[in-house]
Amino acid sequence: MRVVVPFAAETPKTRLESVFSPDERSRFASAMLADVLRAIAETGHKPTVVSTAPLAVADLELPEAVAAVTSVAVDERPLTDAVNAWLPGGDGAADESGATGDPDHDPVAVVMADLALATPDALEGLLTTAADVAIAPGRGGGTNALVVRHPAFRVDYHGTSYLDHCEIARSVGADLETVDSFRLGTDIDEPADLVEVLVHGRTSDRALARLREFGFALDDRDGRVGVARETDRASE
Ligand SMILES: Nc1nc2c(ncn2[C@@H]2O[C@H](COP(=O)(O)OP(=O)(O)OP(=O)(O)O)[C@@H](O)[C@H]2O)c(=O)[nH]1
Ligand SMILES: C[C@H](OP(=O)(O)O)C(=O)O
Repeated sequence: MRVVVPFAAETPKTRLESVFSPDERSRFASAMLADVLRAIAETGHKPTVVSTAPLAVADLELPEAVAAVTSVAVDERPLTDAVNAWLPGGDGAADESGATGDPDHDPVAVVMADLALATPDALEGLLTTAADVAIAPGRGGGTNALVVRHPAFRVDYHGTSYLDHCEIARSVGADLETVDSFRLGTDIDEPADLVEVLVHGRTSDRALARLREFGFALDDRDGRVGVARETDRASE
């Protein structure tokens, strides 16, 4: 099964701009991407990053075994169009190895690059489903990861895309399974989501290492848990 990882390389994670500089946002987004690619590779699958701009795999500093199975395809189209090209029955897209999206209607998984808590076990729970369409929803109604085995199913991201995808599956006669997973359901969009990385990140995770390097730590001084930077705490 091909595993596609969409990645907005140029202006990643704009909703985190209140807490990160542009350079930090880019480095944090790349760290989450690296963690997701490693988790996918550890399930035995080969990830294809579908990036809005050229991306050198070497720059991601992946473990050698992960880099060896990772490929990149550049597609400047909006997310929905870029992903649909790779789905079973899609119009195809080529990565740098010349592989295309799906001539044989093989199943395709789509895993977002901001699933900082994704682990091989959590991904296995999605990738081993048998339904025509299996979805791991994100909090807030999004679609964090999905597997498509049905040739007529197409994605339509943004807004409450989980509900939209349930309706699209119904309309094409595809049976659907919803995968209940805290780790796949946690996408890192807003500053408050950084709490999840600091609480549940594993010591080997790049995203956790980046946050710590940038000086972020949990902050529960007012009884609620948030994040704060060393510089903020020092100035108070
Ligand atoms: N290929 C591709 N990937 C995208 C695009 N927009 C978002 N992504 C990726 O899709 C996933 C979900 O993205 P979002 O959380 O909706 O948006 P984001 O760009 O990461 O963050 P914001 O700028 O804060 O909305 C992430 O892996 C993004 O890198 C796009 O236009 N093309
Ligand atoms: C791409 C979008 O992601 P969100 O903005 O909900 O994180 C979605 O899941 O439809």
